[in-house]
Amino acid sequence: MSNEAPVLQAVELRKHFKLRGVGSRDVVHAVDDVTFELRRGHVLALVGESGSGKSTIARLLAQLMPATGGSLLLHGEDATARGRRAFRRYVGRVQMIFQDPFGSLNPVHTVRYVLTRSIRIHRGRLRGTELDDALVELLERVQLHPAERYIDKFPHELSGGQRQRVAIARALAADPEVLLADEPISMLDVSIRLGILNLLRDLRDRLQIAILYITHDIASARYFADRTMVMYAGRIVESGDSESVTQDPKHPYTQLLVRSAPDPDDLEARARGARGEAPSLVNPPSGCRFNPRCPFATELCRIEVPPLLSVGEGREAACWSYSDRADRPVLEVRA
Ligand SMILES: Nc1ncnc2c1ncn2[C@@H]1O[C@H](COP(=O)(O)OP(=O)(O)OP(=O)(O)O)[C@@H](O)[C@H]1O
Repeated sequence: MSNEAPVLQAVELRKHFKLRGVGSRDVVHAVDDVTFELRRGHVLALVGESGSGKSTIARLLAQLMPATGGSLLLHGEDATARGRRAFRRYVGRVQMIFQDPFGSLNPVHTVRYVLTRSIRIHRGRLRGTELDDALVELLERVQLHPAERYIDKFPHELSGGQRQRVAIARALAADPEVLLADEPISMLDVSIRLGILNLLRDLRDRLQIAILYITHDIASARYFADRTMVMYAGRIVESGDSESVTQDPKHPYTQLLVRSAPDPDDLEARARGARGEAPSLVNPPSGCRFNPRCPFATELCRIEVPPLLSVGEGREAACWSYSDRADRPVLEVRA
């Protein structure tokens, strides 16, 4: 792992949504006590099934909504933006890429308009050749060249992959230190997904951007991310270097995720997964939230929340089996 200081840190982040309705006191525990850090030139994958809280984490990190608890640190300092100017400064450093390149680009604006607007917001009023050079540079950086072929196109004249590249270029116009990529390839054709991941990897290497890569697909995390963090029902259950987490998973939930990735080419089947029901986050199970689905769960797992325990160098898993408690569960080794 790199010794570089973290760029962005989430510390005990929490988000509870109050459910509306007359007299409703129900609260969705979408994110609970989530701590991690993003480093320069590194990709961190956040993996979990639908509804586990991944997008909520991205939106909290982008400060698109306030957290219920915990803090965000940018270069070690509290980053909570109070007021519009502070938010704009923050957005200049932490940019987000969304899942849907169709929805995230306004259909009435050309590529030139979209990128010029972002350049002007984040870099000031460039004009003439200076602006033209910046536009060409951005398009080339996302491998849309020659730039003239794309610059005056509308979104509907571009393919999904090209649109996602424009969305990435728009984010790069801010010269960000952090990219939050929320399922950036899941709506794209399987044949072009790798191209987008390779582009993001190139940005990591050449621009040293810190990337949070959110995905339900643990195999793509292995391919693309330096470190992988697995989320279940609003909590982090395992983290470590991607190779170890995917090849030698320690938490029973990660083991299930890895096992239920049958065909490496069939991303859709994996997205659907045959993994049983995720629990309600309105009344999450007590103790370990995975206990109702865990074949090894004991009384301890049903009562007490397991902390993240060390399970090897730079690795952690939130499973009582790795504790020294006498009443801990024992994980069977499967062939
Ligand atoms: N604005 C909201 N109000 C109430 N509940 C919400 C809101 N946003 C998200 N949730 C709930 O929080 C939980 C986590 O949702 P989130 O979208 O973060 O999960 P996810 O892992 O990103 O799933 P997906 O991959 O389907 O987007 C879900 O139970 C969801 O229904």
